Amino acid sequence: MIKAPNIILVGPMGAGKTTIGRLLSQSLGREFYDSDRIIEENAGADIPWIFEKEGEDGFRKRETHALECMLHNQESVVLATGGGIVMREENRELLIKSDALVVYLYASVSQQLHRTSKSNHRPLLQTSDPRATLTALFKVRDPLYREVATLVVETDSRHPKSVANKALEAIKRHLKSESKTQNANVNG
Ligand SMILES: Nc1ncnc2c1ncn2[C@@H]1O[C@H](COP(=O)(O)OP(=O)(O)O)[C@@H](O)[C@H]1O
Ligand SMILES: O=C(O)C1=C[C@@H](OP(=O)(O)O)[C@@H](O)[C@H](O)C1
Ligand SMILES: [Mg+2]
Repeated sequence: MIKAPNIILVGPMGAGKTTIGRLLSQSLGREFYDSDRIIEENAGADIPWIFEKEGEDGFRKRETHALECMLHNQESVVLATGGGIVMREENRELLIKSDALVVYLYASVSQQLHRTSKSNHRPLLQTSDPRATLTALFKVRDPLYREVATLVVETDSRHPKSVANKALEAIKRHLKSESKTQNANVNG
């Protein structure tokens, strides 16, 4: 039997990858994973601790390992990634070469700022000017999210459930059009 593709969410901090990923997994009846949680479980420590002790580079190595493990998983899952997963070329290649359906959850910098302001668990945002940090990161990362993405879903001014429904519709449409193309190729 052909395995249904993994669904992998990418996008900036505060795009809603963790929130939407969980909702999508419930709708699809699949297991939900979050690369940040996998990293924390494997390390036995939280992300701020890993950044402090191992630096961002140490965290990125752990992130690549978590991504590789998930891509080798036998079951089809929904995976939320961390906002910096696209920074390593190695990760981008893994995402592009995998048969996963990669969804870029787009959020404006203002929304990213609003949604991340409630938590202090993101080491990169513990700066005097988080808006400037998010703006600089977005400039570098937005083209990289687009490079790896199969689909882009806008999340501004939308309730999480509405974003999840919109993503689900886009995923179903994409899978349907792919299966039509495959049938056309098989039939002639
Ligand atoms: N579409 C949305 N509208 C409003 N708030 C949202 C939306 N998506 C996520 N949030 C909220 O924003 C915060 C960050 O969401 P999270 O899922 O952790 O984002 P990410 O994993 O992309 O960093 C959470 O408090 C979450 O409840
Ligand atoms: O953008 C980033 O580099 C990061 C995003 C975080 O995940 P979320 O995008 O889920 O907040 C987490 O992986 C870490 O703090 C670094
Ligand atoms: Mg998250």
